[in-house]
Amino acid sequence: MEVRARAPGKIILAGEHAVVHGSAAVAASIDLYTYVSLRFPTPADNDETLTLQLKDVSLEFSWPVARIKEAFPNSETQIPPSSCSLETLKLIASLVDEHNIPEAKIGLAAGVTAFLWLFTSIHGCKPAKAVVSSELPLGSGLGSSAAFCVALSAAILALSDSVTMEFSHQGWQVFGENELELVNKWAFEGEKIIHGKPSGIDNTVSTYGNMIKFKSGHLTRLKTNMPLKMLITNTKVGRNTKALVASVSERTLRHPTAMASVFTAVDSISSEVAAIIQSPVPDDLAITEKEEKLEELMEMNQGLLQCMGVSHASIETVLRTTLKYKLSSKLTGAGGGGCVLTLLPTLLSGTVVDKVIAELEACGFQCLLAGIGGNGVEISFSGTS
Ligand SMILES: Nc1ncnc2c1ncn2[C@@H]1O[C@H](COP(=O)(O)OP(=O)(O)OP(=O)(O)O)[C@@H](O)[C@H]1O
Ligand SMILES: C[C@@](O)(CCO)CC(=O)[O-]
Ligand SMILES: [Mg+2]
Repeated sequence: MEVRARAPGKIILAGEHAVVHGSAAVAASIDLYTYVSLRFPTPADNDETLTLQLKDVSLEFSWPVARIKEAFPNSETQIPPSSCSLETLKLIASLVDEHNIPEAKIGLAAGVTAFLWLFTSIHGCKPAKAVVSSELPLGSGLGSSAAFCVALSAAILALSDSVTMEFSHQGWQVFGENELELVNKWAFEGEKIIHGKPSGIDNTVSTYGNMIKFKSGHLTRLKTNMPLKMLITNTKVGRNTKALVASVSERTLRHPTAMASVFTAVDSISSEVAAIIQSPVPDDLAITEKEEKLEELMEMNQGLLQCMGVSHASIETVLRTTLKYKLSSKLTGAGGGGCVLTLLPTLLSGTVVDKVIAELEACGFQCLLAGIGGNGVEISFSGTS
């Protein structure tokens, strides 16, 4: 039997980085997904390897199960989800190192390590093949690492004894609440391996979908009927969330009082954004007023992200370009390059949108319009057991 899982990427409307330090943040899923298919070989396949194929980067990793057992003798299935110890991390890293990942793609090693930890923790040392592909740009602020961990956890759990719910064998299906909680916990453990110190917002919004407020590990699902259209501009400047999160923590150590004020300001901005998004929208005038407030809050949040040191020349170019059209923007995700959000007001003409996209693309950026607030992780079965 083969299971497929798909998990969405996300945008952060307010609160990135500050959320790692206890402030509130608001995030929404987007309709771009990471897909994982997982199958166990049949006896006829005579396959004794654990394989991970990463289609987006054209790489395949394969280990004989005996080699994993040898490198990692104390591996045991972990119930409930638990963190990967430093010692185990080193053992897994030695298995990943055997594959000599090209220097330019070395950021992938953490993702491969996360896969090995999630798979062996849930299934032990067993032959299987996982194939990953994504519609998300990797390492660009749209939560590719979280979607990777959520889709992997969902696929791995779906074929395990930890999930006992009955699934029909047709189309994409959602897990029950208990299963979602388990997927989210495991995905968070994977994110820890990739990010170092994640807040948990990215895996949580990828698991549950829709729009969420997140503070100190606590999730509030937001209900909204406000139409929200965002232009996403990928500056295509590569960066690494782990390093950016660490740089904000270092600045916080150097200037604890000033940074505490920055984080408090972000907390208020996120709470206001959540309140605006959730309040009823009786008419077009009310929508315009709300959009104007959101625009101002996005600009304030961007200013505070600059204070944290995570903006970038490419992000500033996007801000200046959109401002020419009186549009407000902020970086989304970890910053340092990556993606920028621009609010597109409901009454904005299509001609202006086309012009701003043309100008941004002329700078070498890539623009996309994604649907906001759809389903979280889903799974689908094919084949016979
Ligand atoms: N489809 C994929 N295939 C292989 N590895 C992936 C994939 N998606 C994510 N990864 C892993 O996640 C890493 C990128 O994660 P990172 O957190 O730096 O960026 P992001 O999640 O896209 O942005 P942000 O955390 O700001 O939302 C990659 O280097 C790789 O290890
Ligand atoms: C930068 C950050 O706040 C969001 C990355 O999408 C990190 C995190 O919350 O884990
Ligand atoms: Mg990430």
